[in-house]
Amino acid sequence: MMRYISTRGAAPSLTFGEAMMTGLARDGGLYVPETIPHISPDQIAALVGQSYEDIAFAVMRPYIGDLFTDAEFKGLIAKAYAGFGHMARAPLKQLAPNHFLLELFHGPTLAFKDFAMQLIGQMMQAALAKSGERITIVGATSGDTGSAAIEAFKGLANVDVFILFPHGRVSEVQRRQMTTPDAANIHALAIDGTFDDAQARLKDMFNDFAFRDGVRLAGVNSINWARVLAQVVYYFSAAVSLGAPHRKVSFTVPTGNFGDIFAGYIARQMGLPIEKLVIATNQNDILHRALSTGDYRPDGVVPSISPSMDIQVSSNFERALFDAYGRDGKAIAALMDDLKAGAFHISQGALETLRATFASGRCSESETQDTIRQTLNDSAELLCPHSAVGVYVAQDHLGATPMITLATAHPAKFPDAVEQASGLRPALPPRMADMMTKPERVTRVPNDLAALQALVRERIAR
Ligand SMILES: Cc1ncc(COP(=O)(O)O)c(C=O)c1O
Ligand SMILES: N[C@@H](CCOP(=O)(O)O)C(=O)O
Repeated sequence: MMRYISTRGAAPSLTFGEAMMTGLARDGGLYVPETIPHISPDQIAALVGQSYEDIAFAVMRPYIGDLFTDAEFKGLIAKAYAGFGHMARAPLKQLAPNHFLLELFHGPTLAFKDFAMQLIGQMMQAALAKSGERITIVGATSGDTGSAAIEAFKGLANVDVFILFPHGRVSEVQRRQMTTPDAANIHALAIDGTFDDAQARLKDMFNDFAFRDGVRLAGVNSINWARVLAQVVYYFSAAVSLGAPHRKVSFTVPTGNFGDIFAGYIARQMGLPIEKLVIATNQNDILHRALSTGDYRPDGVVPSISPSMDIQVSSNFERALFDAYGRDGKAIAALMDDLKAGAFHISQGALETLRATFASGRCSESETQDTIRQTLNDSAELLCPHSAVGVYVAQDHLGATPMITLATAHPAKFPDAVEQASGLRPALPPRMADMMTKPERVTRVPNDLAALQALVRERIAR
């Protein structure tokens, strides 16, 4: 049965169910599968014409061990995607002769996060129903993970959800998605700091074992392997609809915390014929700089019009480094120690390994705006700023292989930026219209571990 090991090599290996409920490994690392299951070309060919749900079952089944029976798992997948506003779940649109857009924003909160979060919500509820446990979820968000988590877990009796978002650095729609739900188990916390601060405090909470065990802490960020796994599926659904396994495809992925593109890497490792995975960054371009120079050096987050990607400490890059360093946990632990002191340098061998799979590019603020305008003119497609970063960077990597750019959020989540670029103000779906006038519930919190822990303890004791 599949086991999960830590990228830092010093935590116990776990089953899928344990890894899903555990979050961060106890050595500070991230869980990854001990081996990556292979899907043969014949098995990929058999996915052609299947529903998104059937592809999801085929792709994820080898990873989940005996946590659920096949019938249970199929049922959870069906429930997870039933609320999506598009029959195809992740439809493909053609932008240019060899350039396609994978629309990942038809879920309940209008961003790609729903693909994983809706499924994790179902899986965690089913696992908790079996174990009878109660958990505390703490999440860090630059805007989209938080709303997706709140949507997936609101109102549940055995789960408290605390979401840390950077005060003043998310769009109004994103903020209201997190602050207007009135379920008592939801706690929106606006932290004085950046997303990187929020994610660092979250990892601090996991690394404080007394706190972690005391509140039964669980994570729904891409720290959690189950998040990454659910995102592998749409790489398969998109590639088979463009001719895989007989034709290769490439993907460009707007990137911040490296979770989404790492899911593409897993699809490639499983055998999906992916030529290149292109990392598209906004002006917070640490991943583009790291791949270009080998130097991974956070230099402070600069707010942008694609705020969900305003990240400089990209959590899942650790998972890619783990493979690039031949799965040497000690080497990764040493790099992460260097990072605490300011920066790390990627060895030449590891850099070459990464460059064999990944390419990268950067998109400035004005290039993002121009791309929104230009894509509307050329293809009648209104992009969100994150998707525009992807489309801009993809244009430098177009060739004979079909390119699929991930459209990660609906433009209506960022109406001001989109209107400024295009002159069009995208409307929220009618089901969300009242959100902009509902009262907000939010607590302003300092960037301070002890204060955050005290708040969590006090709220769950109520
Ligand atoms: C809309 C949007 N696009 C892109 C990203 C970047 O994805 P990742 O952090 O998985 O690299 C995010 C945040 O995760 C996002 O919310
Ligand atoms: N962009 C994300 C940042 C958190 O990423 P995650 O994939 O680790 O949850 C967000 O919208 O919150």
